[in-house]
Amino acid sequence: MKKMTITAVSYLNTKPLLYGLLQSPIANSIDLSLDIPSMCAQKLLTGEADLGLVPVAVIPDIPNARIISDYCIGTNRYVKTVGIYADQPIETLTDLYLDHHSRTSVALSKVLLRDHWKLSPRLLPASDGYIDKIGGSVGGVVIGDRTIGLEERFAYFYDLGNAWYEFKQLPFVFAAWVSNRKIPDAFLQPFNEALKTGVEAIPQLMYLLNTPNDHFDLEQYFTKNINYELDAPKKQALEVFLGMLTGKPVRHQELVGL
Ligand SMILES: C=C(O[C@@H]1C=C(C(=O)O)C=C[C@H]1O)C(=O)O
Repeated sequence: MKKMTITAVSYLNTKPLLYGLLQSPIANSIDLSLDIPSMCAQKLLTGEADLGLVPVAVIPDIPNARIISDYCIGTNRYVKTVGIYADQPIETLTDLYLDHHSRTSVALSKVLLRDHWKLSPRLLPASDGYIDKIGGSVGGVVIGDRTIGLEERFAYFYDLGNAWYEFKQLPFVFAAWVSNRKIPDAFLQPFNEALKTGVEAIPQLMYLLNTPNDHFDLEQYFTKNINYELDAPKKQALEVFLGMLTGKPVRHQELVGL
């Protein structure tokens, strides 16, 4: 049987999901690659991957995209690893770099700037090394593992999970498992089961993974900051967010193809 080609986010927060997948009965039926989120989206769009953990902001751009799992990369409020970093308060920023790894957080930043903070700094495209250009009146959106330790480097950090919560009183979904083709139920069922097993194995994972630095509490990150269940409040958040991006109502039922 042809293997299922899967692209998943290469960051720390995906490890519990990967741990479950790699130990599951379907592990040998998977051809896995780890990529930065913007590349995960690209691989699904071009057909290089059959399914992927992709930034939710790209779902409206991928024809026939469907969410195929009850697990995601989400947060109930403080995500910790997605934010705006700056030397000065956000109100005083003239320019803001937008992380090229990201699709969702870039879109979320634009929504929050326009409708929550009501600010309009100049938005700059980022490339490798851009974090070193943050300073003075120039801020930057940064996501993923590159954020670890940045709180000590910059005076201001605006957690985008928390900013969205203050704006909408909802949790948030950054990435979801998406496919744009028919995946057999015989694969999907054990796939979902594997993700569940991985999330339940977080206490054991603590024995296998290094804590990135002394100030980073990995277990708290996996259990309090990141929230993996695509539950009803997160589905509602997804409807609201994608509705704001597309300018028309989005129903979760349509996203899962029911
Ligand atoms: C929570 C995070 O969310 C990530 C943010 C993404 C985006 O902004 O497009 C995509 C995938 C997620 O893994 C993180 O980067 O730490």
